[in-house]
Amino acid sequence: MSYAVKEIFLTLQGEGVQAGRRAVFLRFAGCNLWSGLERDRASAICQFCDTDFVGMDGENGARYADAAALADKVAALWGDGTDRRYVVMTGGEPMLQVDDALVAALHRHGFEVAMESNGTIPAQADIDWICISPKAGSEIVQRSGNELKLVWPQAGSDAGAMAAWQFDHFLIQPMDSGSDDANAANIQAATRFVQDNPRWRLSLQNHKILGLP
Ligand SMILES: C[S@@+](CC[C@H](N)C(=O)[O-])C[C@H]1O[C@@H](n2cnc3c(N)ncnc32)[C@H](O)[C@@H]1O
Ligand SMILES: Nc1nc2[nH]cc(C(=O)O)c2c(=O)[nH]1
Ligand code: SF4
Ligand SMILES: [Mg+2]
Repeated sequence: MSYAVKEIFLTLQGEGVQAGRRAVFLRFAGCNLWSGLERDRASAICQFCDTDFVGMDGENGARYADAAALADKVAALWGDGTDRRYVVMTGGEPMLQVDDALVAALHRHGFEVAMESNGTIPAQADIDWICISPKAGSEIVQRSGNELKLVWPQAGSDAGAMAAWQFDHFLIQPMDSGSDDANAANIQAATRFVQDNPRWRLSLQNHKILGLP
């Protein structure tokens, strides 16, 4: 199978329990909860997305012919070292494209394979770190994994029900709404939520503070 890839870059994981870890980010093109076009945002299921995942025009973006070609590119961006190789598959929605062949090819290069998914498509069992970020108004079928990362506040989200799902870590991440005032209110709401609900801990988008991609 071929893969439509928006961009691939080396950075630090900015979010969640693995924040601060050196990682190659593999961003797939396309999502099932938003077209990615601004004119469709208000009518999309997911309306707060902070990411451009349209097309294949980003850094190292392309249509990769097969799993080996894509894994070779990820490995080249990591560089020579073999210690603690880590790749984060994201998007867009990676589960529209991720398959066994790709995960196996990344494993052959020695990578621990992580994924950020909206949870509407069952995840590959052989992925090493599964982060699910539910979106209100979508049906979450992937209710197990390593971390559940809920963007907050999100009207229509039942965090109490989610806390019964099978995840090792439950995270609340303040919504980036673009303006300083809105973001301050979102941070306050998220902080308050975590103070009131000890099952959950706070996830900040460190890469935005650090000026990393
Ligand atoms: C761009 S999404 C791509 C992966 C997948 N489609 C998903 O939604 O999980 C990566 C992560 O960024 C989070 N995210 C997207 N927009 C955000 C925003 N405006 N503020 C905070 N987190 C956001 C998502 O919830 C998800 O955890
Ligand atoms: N540095 C960095 N960390 C991230 N963690 C999740 C991200 C994503 O867009 O999936 C992301 C991202 O875009 N950049
Ligand atoms: S599901 Fe993920 S990639 Fe799709 S629009 Fe929402 S945050 Fe963006
Ligand atoms: Mg991002």
